[in-house]
Amino acid sequence: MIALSVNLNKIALIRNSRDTTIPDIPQHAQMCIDAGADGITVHPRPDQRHIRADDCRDLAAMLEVEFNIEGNPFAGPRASDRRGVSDYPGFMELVRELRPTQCTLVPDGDDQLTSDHGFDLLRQAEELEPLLTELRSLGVRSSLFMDPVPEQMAIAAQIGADRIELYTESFAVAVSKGKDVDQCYRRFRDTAEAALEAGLGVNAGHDLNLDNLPIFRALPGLLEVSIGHALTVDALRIGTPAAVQAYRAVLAGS
Ligand SMILES: CC(=O)[C@@H](O)[C@H](O)COP(=O)(O)O
Ligand SMILES: NCC(=O)COP(=O)(O)O
Repeated sequence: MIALSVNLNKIALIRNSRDTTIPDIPQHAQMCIDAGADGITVHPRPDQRHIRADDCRDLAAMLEVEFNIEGNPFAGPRASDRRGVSDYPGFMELVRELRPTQCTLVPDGDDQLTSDHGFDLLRQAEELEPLLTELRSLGVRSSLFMDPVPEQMAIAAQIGADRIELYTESFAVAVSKGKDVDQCYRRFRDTAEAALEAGLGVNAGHDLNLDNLPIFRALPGLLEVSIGHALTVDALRIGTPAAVQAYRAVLAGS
């Protein structure tokens, strides 16, 4: 069964719009888990626009399901600009402190609107390898955020990644436009097959939703999808438990 990891970034975005503690992030995580989520994903960015370092600490203390922390491994410390909110300690510093189940490295700039590309291992393999080695020594499963490029899967394995996370925005766009869906899916399928051949696990995420997931879930060897934005929007319409159950039902093939 493909694991569903619910990303809580957008819940934190609502919370941060006031000096408040609601929605309570750990309580929302537990509601998702009670509804069937297999894991929780967060993406603490240096500006702490949504998920904060303190949220990651609170989640690490209570989660009994897989905890996936995503982010730019080269993001350094940044002072908080909000009263009562801890500073951002740096991405790898936070991962060292919390040792989540999984750490997904993402090549985001500090001020990007959202994640919008994967690593280019032809340029970045050398700087990533020691981080992957360190994650392994910490007992943290590593995953590299990657575009659907089959040729780079062997490099990901060679430098020590446990998994890759396929960046799926291009597939979401193809489905939403009804254009080149088969061609786009084939590129993801070829990349997944290359990853499996290299001994990597295959995760996927970004802009997956109830329209495109019924197609994407057929990907060979898919282990986990992390979904936040669309699931949160669906929850505004049908409620969080029903939204989680809807995604679970798609992944179960029903
Ligand atoms: C890496 C990725 O595609 C998402 O996990 C990311 O968390 C999206 O970040 P925002 O929620 O800040 O758009
Ligand atoms: N890694 C993808 C993720 O965690 C959530 O992405 P999205 O569903 O918010 O686009």
